[in-house]
Amino acid sequence: MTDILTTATETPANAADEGGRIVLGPNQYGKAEVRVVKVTRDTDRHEIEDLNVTSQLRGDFAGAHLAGDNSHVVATDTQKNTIFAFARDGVGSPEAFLLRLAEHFTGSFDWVTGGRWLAESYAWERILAHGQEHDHAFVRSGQEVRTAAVVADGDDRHVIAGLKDLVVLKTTQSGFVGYPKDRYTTLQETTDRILATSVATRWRYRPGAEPDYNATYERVKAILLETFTEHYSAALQTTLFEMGQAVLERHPEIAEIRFSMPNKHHFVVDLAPFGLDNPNEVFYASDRSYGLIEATVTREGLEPAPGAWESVGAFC
Ligand SMILES: O=c1[nH]c(=O)c2[nH]c(=O)[nH]c2[nH]1
Repeated sequence: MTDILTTATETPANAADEGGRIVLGPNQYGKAEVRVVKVTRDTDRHEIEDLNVTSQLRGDFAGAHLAGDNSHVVATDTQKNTIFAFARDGVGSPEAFLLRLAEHFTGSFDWVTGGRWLAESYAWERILAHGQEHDHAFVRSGQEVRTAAVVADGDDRHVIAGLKDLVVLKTTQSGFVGYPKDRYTTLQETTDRILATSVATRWRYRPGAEPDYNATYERVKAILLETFTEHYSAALQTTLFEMGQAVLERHPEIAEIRFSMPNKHHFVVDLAPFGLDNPNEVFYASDRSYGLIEATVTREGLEPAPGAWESVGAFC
């Protein structure tokens, strides 16, 4: 297996310097955030796919960094154009679209040994006009932003799907007790609080898995939401693990799943100064500071894939 990023390359000019030689380290480059909207209009009932795509190539780009030689540099402008050209054939799923881009760039240029392709996708739903779903007018929907990442490294392909900004809240069936108390602890124990978070998650498909990416996405999202509603939550940590466990139990094609979940605190407001009680009915929704709970839910003995995760950050 090759390194995920291009390995260090010496600059001949610096090779004889005393002390540590200055060399080119890992690198990648490409076009970020290409906003591409594809409308399928074979019939009067149009379909829309709305993506934000990033393409970055890895391979032998030492010439450009060290000698001003651009002969290996597939222009970022060309990468952007390729994204639009490929969209002409439809997107299908963000994961499949990114895999097509990965095959194209690694297959077309000998020195491109891999890369990283990312997508966010934004959902639209038909406007309900006069009780009918409109054929070509849409309203932005989606409680969340769908994410996808493909990493190519030689012949290896890593596919990571995910979502972010999925804000959920339950008004009871959550508490937090039993934590250590020291001289700085002021938090009161509670067995009845609001639990709210904004779920960011990414799940990695097993190498070689060829799932229906769109259908699996919808199922995973449904499992995450359902599991959030179930059980008394002893901590956001517990709920996070249960959500991941439920996904892995029902989806063998998913190797592991990671989460980043802020604890969106809701504090009970003291209404006593106004002569009022407050039996968990009026809250102050604090936007910061917030607890930040992050974890991987994985399978015992699973072969780790650090190169896949490095490309999307430690958690989400
Ligand atoms: O679910 C929680 N987990 C914590 O780690 C924590 N810490 C805290 O102050 N409140 C909470 N709630």
